[in-house]
Amino acid sequence: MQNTDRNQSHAPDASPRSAVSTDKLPGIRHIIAVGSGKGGVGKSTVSVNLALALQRLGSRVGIVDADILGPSIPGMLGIPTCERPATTPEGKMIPAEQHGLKVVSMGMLTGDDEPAVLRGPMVGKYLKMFVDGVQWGSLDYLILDLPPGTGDVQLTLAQSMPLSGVVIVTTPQTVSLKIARRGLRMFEKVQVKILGLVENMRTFTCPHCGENTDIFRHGGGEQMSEELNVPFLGALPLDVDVVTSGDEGLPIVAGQPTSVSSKVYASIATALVEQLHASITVLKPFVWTWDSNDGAPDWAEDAARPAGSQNTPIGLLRRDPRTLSVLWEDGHRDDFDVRDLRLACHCALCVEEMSGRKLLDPKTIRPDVTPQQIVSIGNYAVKFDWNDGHNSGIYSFNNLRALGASAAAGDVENV
Ligand SMILES: Nc1ncnc2c1ncn2[C@@H]1O[C@H](COP(=O)(O)OP(=O)(O)OP(=O)(O)O)[C@@H](O)[C@H]1O
Repeated sequence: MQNTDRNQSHAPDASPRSAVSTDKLPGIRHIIAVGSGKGGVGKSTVSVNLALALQRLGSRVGIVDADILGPSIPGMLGIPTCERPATTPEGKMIPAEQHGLKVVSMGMLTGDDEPAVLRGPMVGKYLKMFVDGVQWGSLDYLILDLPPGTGDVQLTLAQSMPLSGVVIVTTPQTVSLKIARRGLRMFEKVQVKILGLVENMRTFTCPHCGENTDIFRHGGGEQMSEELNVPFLGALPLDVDVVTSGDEGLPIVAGQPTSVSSKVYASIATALVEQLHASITVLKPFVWTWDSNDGAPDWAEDAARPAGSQNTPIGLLRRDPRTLSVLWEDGHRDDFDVRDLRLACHCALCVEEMSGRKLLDPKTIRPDVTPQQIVSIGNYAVKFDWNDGHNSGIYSFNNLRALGASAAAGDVENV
């Protein structure tokens, strides 16, 4: 395994790359999840009004009510839930359109009062269908309103969708902030970028005397952003009109665009767009056949910057039949011998889960082992399908970067 410095040119057998597209899925530029640790903090309200505020900046926006077990978006937007969505001849669902937003929700499939009884893996399947199986057309932003919590559904989504990042909604109470912090860490673990934190229901303005009162506590959101080094996108007031407009199916940004809340939403949308521009979004999902180099991912040298992330790849390349190069956002490049990668497999067949003891005997791995296919997993890992029949190993980008570093330090055995 070699480990080399930045900005070296790539090998002649690299296929020429076209200009890098930033689309996360064909036609969809950014997929943004909106999550919260705790329920009832206003996540769906923020998703809907943020979507409308982005649209008012001139963008095409879609929204998926990924809160599959308790969909509330149709009600907030005034979309009838009794009619099943139409489908295209190819079987793709046609989203509802309301207030200029394209919308898909489980509520449109089950109706308002019928809860969807789904097991964890089914939830993941529906979520994928709501993104891949819908005729979205071309969108600048697809907003996913996640269910509350930091469990299975959120992990499935983070791991299976090429998210541009996540916005976390919290309220100022200590308990809500604590839970939001946990949610935030979960997303960080699976390499989902935290685009920022929104604090909801911070200040109550008395409609009679105009005095502002912080009902809970002041500055918790900013403090948490600073502590965790994530952007603070803004603080929304506790606003009675938000409740009535949500209940009436006309969200405040659509119904009262000059209200204080709508102005805060506009500034949150602007801050979010800035964060998206600043973040690296180059690697699109890929299924890469090693021998033919078909489906090879991007190699975006231009996106490298010294302050960039150490574990965000901006390029993967078949340097030669036995060498996989990975270019990281901080400009560093690792060249991996493919057999070394096979030997470093961490799956349960190769490493004993409890003890960490290696089960794989290097002598059993043939010298000419190569990948047949390399497939991206969400934003955080790649999976290899090897020509010795092994295909259960997932290599997270964190692990790959660490593997490159230990190879450079000479810690990798020569076997
Ligand atoms: N800034 C606000 N001021 C006043 N009420 C608000 C505000 N934001 C949200 N609400 C109200 O709080 C309630 C819960 O909001 P919402 O359904 O958006 O929360 P949620 O976090 O998505 O909930 P769940 O966890 O059930 O999915 C709603 O009645 C909504 O109108």
